[in-house]
Amino acid sequence: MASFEVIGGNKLKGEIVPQGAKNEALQILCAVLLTAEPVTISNIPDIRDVNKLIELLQGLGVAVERNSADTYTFRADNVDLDYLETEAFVTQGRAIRGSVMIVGPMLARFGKSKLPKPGGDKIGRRRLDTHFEGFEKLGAKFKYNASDNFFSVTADKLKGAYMLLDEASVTGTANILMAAVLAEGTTTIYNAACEPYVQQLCRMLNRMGARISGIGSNLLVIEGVEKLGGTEHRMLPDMIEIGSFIGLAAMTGSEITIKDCQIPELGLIPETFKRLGIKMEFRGDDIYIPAQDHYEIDTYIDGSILNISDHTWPGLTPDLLSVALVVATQAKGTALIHQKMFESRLFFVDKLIDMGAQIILCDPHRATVIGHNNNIPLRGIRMTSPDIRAGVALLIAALSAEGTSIIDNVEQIDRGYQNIDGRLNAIGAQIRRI
Ligand SMILES: CC(=O)N[C@H]1[C@@H](OP(=O)(O)OP(=O)(O)OC[C@H]2O[C@@H](n3ccc(=O)[nH]c3=O)[C@H](O)[C@@H]2O)O[C@H](CO)[C@@H](O)[C@@H]1O
Ligand SMILES: C=C(OP(=O)(O)O)C(=O)O
Repeated sequence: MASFEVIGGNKLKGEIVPQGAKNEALQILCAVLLTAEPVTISNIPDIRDVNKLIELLQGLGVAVERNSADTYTFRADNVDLDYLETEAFVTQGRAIRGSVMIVGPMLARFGKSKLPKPGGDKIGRRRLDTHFEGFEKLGAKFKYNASDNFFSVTADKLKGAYMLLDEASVTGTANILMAAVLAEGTTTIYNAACEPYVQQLCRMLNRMGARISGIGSNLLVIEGVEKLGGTEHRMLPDMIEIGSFIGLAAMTGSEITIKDCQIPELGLIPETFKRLGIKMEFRGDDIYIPAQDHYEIDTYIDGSILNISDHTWPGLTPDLLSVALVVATQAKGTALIHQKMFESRLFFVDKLIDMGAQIILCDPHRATVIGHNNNIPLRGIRMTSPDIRAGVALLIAALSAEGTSIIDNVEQIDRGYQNIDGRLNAIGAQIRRI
């Protein structure tokens, strides 16, 4: 297990370019299974989860050609269904959450698929019912084997259907969509997730010949087609990384420009950090954050305490609440952070409390943060990164802290942040991988 040694207290200065989006990449890469023709994808982040998914695709027989550092061409013209029965597949499927999205395309194109319980963050219950109920609505037969945690689906021919999802699951919507594009007839998915990454997937599938309408809404209508062709696709910048950099700038009092953010796709993210008191300017498509010694949390019109909570898109993504929470620890004022979706994502506040932050964990979903107004710095400690976003939040805390911190288990951070130590060191951070 690798660790970061972080010497805190440095102000950073400069420009940083966000990587391609991890959670978009996981959807888009699975979609290459839908056609035998070449699909070229650019702005692919070089991160653990994405590289593991590419290895899994290679195992399935997809030809993968790396054209440049961030651009690959995939050709799924010789998919090996027997690979689903191998130990290597089990290991790869269990390693990442995104592996679940091979099921929809495989089912649609080859009439069968299976998957061990996928990996990803341990942040509470992460059920997959929505995915498999969707496939069943399309006519698939579903089996779950509790002894080895294997999900399997089979279908002679998928048939379009109406479905109202029991939750607007992001990976669930992507998975069902990728099955429905090759089903016979019309599929309607209501209560669909509609975040930018799902929209990107829809647009890519349409370029491949699919007929999806309602893109960007929670009502997707898909007219099935017989076959899809190749295309080219470019990934959006990673909005969670952009939010993390905004938080980093505030916590370290740094002047940072985040380049090429595709600001219209960021939804409530900039506004949320502004409400925490962070000043920023949109300069073209860049976000400029000036150095700020103090920032003050907004209150509501009636003076009551600000509540930052997650919601399905276009609400605030749950993946940025850990960063918002850290930012609040040095703000002037108080905020309630309410993580509605996942029940085990706030426990990392123990480490922040050890560093000197004033936080009351009210219950697994809610934490009240009373900011220090930058009068008392956090202090460096040794800690472990429990999940990807808590990991990055702890890294931000360590960079702002007085003294040295050690963060263990940084593989969690490497899952989703490309060369984060190198990129932050380039603008003045002191992070050493040990
Ligand atoms: C690989 C990937 O893309 N991962 C993202 C994806 O995970 P993932 O697609 O696994 O998450 P889901 O959208 O399925 O939702 C996760 C959990 O949130 C709860 N839930 C979900 C929808 C809802 O309307 N109400 C509700 O309570 C459910 O308990 C569900 O199990 O979306 C999550 C929610 O944005 C993000 O945190 C993950 O980073
Ligand atoms: C929870 C996350 O990832 P995963 O779904 O891959 O665990 C995340 O990206 O914040």
